[in-house]
Amino acid sequence: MYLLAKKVKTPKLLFPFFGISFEVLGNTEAIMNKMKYYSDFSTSSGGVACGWLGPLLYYLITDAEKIEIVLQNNLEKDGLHRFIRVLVGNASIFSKVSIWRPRRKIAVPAFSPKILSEFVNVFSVQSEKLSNKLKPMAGAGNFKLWPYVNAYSLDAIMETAIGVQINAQDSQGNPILRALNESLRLSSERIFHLWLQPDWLYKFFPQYKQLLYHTKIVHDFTSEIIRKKRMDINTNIGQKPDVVQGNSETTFLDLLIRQSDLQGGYTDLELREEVLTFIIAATDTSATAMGFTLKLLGKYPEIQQRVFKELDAVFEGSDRLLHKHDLAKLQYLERVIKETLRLFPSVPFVIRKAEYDTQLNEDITLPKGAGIICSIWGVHRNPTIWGPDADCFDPDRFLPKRCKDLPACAYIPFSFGPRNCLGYKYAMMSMKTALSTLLRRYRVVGEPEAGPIPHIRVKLEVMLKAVDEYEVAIVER
Ligand code: HEM
Repeated sequence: MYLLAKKVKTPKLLFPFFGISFEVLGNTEAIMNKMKYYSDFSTSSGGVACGWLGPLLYYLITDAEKIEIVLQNNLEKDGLHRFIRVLVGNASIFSKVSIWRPRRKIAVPAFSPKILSEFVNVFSVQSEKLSNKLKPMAGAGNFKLWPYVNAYSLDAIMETAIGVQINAQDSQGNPILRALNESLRLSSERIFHLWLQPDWLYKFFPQYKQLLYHTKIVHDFTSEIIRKKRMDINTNIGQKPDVVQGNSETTFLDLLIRQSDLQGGYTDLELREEVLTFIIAATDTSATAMGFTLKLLGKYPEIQQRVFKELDAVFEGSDRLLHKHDLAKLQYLERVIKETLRLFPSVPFVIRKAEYDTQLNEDITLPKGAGIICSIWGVHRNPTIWGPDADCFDPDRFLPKRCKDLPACAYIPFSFGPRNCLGYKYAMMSMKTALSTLLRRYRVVGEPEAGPIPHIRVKLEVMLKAVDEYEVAIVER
């Protein structure tokens, strides 16, 4: 392993004996800055770099072809994901391939275009609520968007995944939202802080009790919903599912129960793990992408103006709710979201494990046991792929004629290969609905950028987030 690692460039280290362990300390902004530095280093070294995190060897890749090899062949998630298992157990998103594979098969039909299109009504109603919640902020100066978009995303996924309206948008500090956010924050804290990693040692830190406390709230809540749903289905056998307290006819939970029955049926614990997968995979990812999109539009008024022009053409000034057939017409908005996800991907790094020696090219073989960090951040800003203006915000990059020759893994905000994101279409529908609803009513005002390269301070909390929690101002249009 040591000999193979020597063939790949290593960043210059402050503490060579410990590898990069002491380099990735500090707050979540400092950690992201280090990861950006490693990504740039990898790009300037031909797309691969490596370093030791204590006794573990990690490769970091920013080259599209090499990422494609990894994401197609190395399906096992890296050991660092174990910290999140306190919350999600064996949820397929972070589980071993042997558990993930059959669960993925069960989940895929739940994301069919027909089912997703039924969810648009939920997105529309929740987006309208978001727009109303923001009314007091219009003309009132700068404020943080994060709690609003975060609560919208949770309301939308709760209603579509389990059929329950938790109304996170109605109460600041909703207990479920808080418990979810805290469990995720505490789990991700362990990834970069070596002394929090051994289970036996973690128990001596106050974070351990906090994690158990918040996790229990999330578990109790989801278990109760599942219990009620099972009862509901049992009393309505043969009838159309009905736990529908929300605006969606069918939920992911209904579909999982019915789909898994064909294969022996999920236990309640397995159902809870899978439902939590959807909730965790959907909430912060979409919220952070919406926050960055609005922040960028505040910085680039001329691009925001083009979004308004498209919205005015589609909705002709009416304040009706968005219908599913409107979504396909919002092409420019879609390009804006795509370009936002290129520069600020919600999941900036996907980490896999080499289960066997993996050859990337004639010179480089990733040794069995190594961790492989596919830097989505790095490949999205790699100038050998995107050109010298790779760091510039230019939504028209995604015009079909301009992006048709890109390599398969040049643009992978939703990852790639057999283990890619299942919720890609769901996310785009939900984000387009919410953003269009807001932008029909409000103009975002931010600090204009001096040039085409946006400068937003970012931090790494498993997901990429803005340090200022997406501070902007809005005014009524
Ligand atoms: C902007 C929004 C989103 C982004 C950027 C995003 C991105 C990702 C990424 C990078 C992965 C990891 C794939 C890997 O390990 O290679 C993933 C997995 C996953 N995502 Fe998303 N996601 C988003 C929204 C959603 C939504 C809304 C849902 C569900 C409604 C969802 C469901 C999933 C699931 C189920 C997985 C696990 C797939 C598997 O392991 O088989 N995602 N997502």
